[in-house]
Amino acid sequence: MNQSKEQRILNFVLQNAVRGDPHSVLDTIDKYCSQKEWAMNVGDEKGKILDKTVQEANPSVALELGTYCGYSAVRISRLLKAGARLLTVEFNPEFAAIAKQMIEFAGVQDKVKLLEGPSEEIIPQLKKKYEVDTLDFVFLDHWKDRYTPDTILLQECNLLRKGSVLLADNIIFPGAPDFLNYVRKSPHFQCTNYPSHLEYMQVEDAMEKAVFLG
Ligand SMILES: O=C(NCCCCc1cc2ccncc2s1)c1cc(-c2ccc(F)cc2)cc(O)c1O
Ligand SMILES: [Mg+2]
Repeated sequence: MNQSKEQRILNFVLQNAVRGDPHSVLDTIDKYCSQKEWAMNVGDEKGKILDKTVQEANPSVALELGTYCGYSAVRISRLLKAGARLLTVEFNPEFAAIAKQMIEFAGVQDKVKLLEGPSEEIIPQLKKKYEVDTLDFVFLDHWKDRYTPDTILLQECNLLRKGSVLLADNIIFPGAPDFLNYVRKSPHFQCTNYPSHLEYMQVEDAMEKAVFLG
């Protein structure tokens, strides 16, 4: 049975990156996906926006929706302070298996908890099952038509507090128009747009930061 693209990305990292070095894992994934096979990692250009937003938020508890191969989980967790943790949610079991190995190879497994399943099932479990009080930072990078319902669900589950930072990928491409409408029209969010480009391409894209006002 021939390998998946995600398995080829992981193998390239295992053979070319430095075990325990998150930066080398990120660089190696970006090298493979820009030169050999495109893949939907957030990439280095939008990754730099993600870095700045995470550093500004300096979260104790962060949530990522859409793990894929683990690129942004490695990117986020490498910046977390001692004792801080990232919960990352992936729906696709093959992707989750790849991401688990990627996270372990990068050496960030102690900071990252990978949760397998649909976001709408996992979000309501975060308080009781995963001992979350409130989330300091949320990275939305899963199904684009889930950004809005899951943002509403996070509020309904009392998982956001005054100052919680949401950062959403792919605002332009593939696009999340209803999310953009929702957060920009809501009096409960203060929004900032960050123009960028689709990972590894010259196609326009953007990220949107939405800070919860309570
Ligand atoms: O779909 C994208 N990302 C979500 C994958 C869906 C994985 C899920 C995770 C999860 C967790 C919990 N519940 C439910 C779900 S569903 C995505 C797609 C493109 C793209 C860009 C140009 C193209 F030509 C083709 C694709 C670029 C990107 O940066 C993306 O993030
Ligand atoms: Mg994305």
